[in-house]
Amino acid sequence: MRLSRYFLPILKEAPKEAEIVSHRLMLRAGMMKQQSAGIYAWLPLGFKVLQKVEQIVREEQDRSGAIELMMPTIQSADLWRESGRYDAYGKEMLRITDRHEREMLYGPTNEEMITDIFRSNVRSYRDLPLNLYHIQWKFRDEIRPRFGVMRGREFLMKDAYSFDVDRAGAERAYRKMFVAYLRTFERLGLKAIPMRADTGPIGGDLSHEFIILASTGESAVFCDRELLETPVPGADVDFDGDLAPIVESFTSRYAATEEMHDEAAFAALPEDRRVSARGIEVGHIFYFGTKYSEPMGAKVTGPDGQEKPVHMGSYGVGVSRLLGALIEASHDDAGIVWPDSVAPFGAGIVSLRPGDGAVDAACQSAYEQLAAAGVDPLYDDTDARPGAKFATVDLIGLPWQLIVGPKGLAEGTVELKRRATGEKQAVSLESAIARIT
Ligand SMILES: Nc1ncnc2c1ncn2[C@@H]1O[C@H](COS(=O)(=O)NC(=O)[C@@H](N)CS)[C@@H](O)[C@H]1O
Repeated sequence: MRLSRYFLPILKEAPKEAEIVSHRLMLRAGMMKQQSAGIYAWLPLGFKVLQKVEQIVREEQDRSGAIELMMPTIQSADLWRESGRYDAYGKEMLRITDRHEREMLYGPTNEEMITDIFRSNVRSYRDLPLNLYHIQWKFRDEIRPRFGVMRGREFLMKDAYSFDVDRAGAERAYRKMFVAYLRTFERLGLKAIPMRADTGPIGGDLSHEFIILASTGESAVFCDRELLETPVPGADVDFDGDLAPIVESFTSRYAATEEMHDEAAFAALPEDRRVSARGIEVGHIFYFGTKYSEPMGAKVTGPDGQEKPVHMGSYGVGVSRLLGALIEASHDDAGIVWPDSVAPFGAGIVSLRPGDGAVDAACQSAYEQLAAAGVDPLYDDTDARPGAKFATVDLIGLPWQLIVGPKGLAEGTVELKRRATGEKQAVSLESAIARIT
């Protein structure tokens, strides 16, 4: 993409209401624009990253055997009356009446709706196990939306729902999601720690939050440092095998959110293994048995011919929150430092003198070669001053910068900079291309 033809409304200063670095940088980097409290327009650069994060989440859900669908954002209140959550959910629920005075709502989550889809189509245990998921916008009328996408009112969530004939089956589904989450966050370049968690309005008696450590995190968390070094399963992990040992390797060590913290157990750890920090919850998984299937009549005929309500779990990832979490975990004074896996463009080509024949030719050649190699470069062909160009490409956090100027070219070199380390090298254009691709 040529910057002269893109839409990248960089801000010199972050609006004063942005209190944490990720909120400031997402606004300054022209990634999003607030339209009302907790509700954002995703501008081109932010939307590109959102789609890349979403795609990694999708790939790891699919690898685990979950099946993607798409449920609507607007739901009927009747469904929520069946589960008893319509009144219990409280003011966070955005309630709407349509032109026929029907009571509707903007879905904060989809347990009732997925249970309705299941009960309308599945009757036999032979159709189980089943895990259905979607990646869909949610609305929660948070009393105090803050920190940008970290606590929005309209936000993107991946929510998966599992159906099994009994608790043992549901626990297998839970372990599959547990492993899928470990892989997802690792691919995003994040160290997410699974912590026993409270179940809250979703319900059930088994739940883990996946927390990444960040000084601006909203939750206080405590864990055994060894968890930070526990290996995450590779892409060849057998989701049909026994995942209990993998889950055990994470759950056998101490890790708890503030609500579940056991000071004595924590103190029993050797001093150098005690980590207490702030954390950002990027995912949350729940087993809640027949909480929804019982009242809503979602049941299957078992091998013994008896009809029984299915055992369910739900598994959420905060897809839009992850952009904030990624920036909190990976930034410096100059701006964002995207992991290669989600960077909006693979490289920035910076022309120090547009209009100079040699510089234009070298930039065009680099642009074509990188594009052909699938790097998806952003070429700053504008007539902004070099200093402003360096500031912009640092701010938006592209992993590689290829800087082309007349002096370097006269010596047969361009400057290649690795954003994460700041490392710079004067190399030939060809070797710069080879290094990036
Ligand atoms: N207000 C919000 N803004 C941004 N992300 C949010 C918000 N509320 C929750 N999330 C993200 O969504 C994830 C799942 O939300 S949840 O309430 O924990 N779980 C559920 O809704 C279950 N139905 C999982 S399918 C959270 O871990 C968090 O990362």
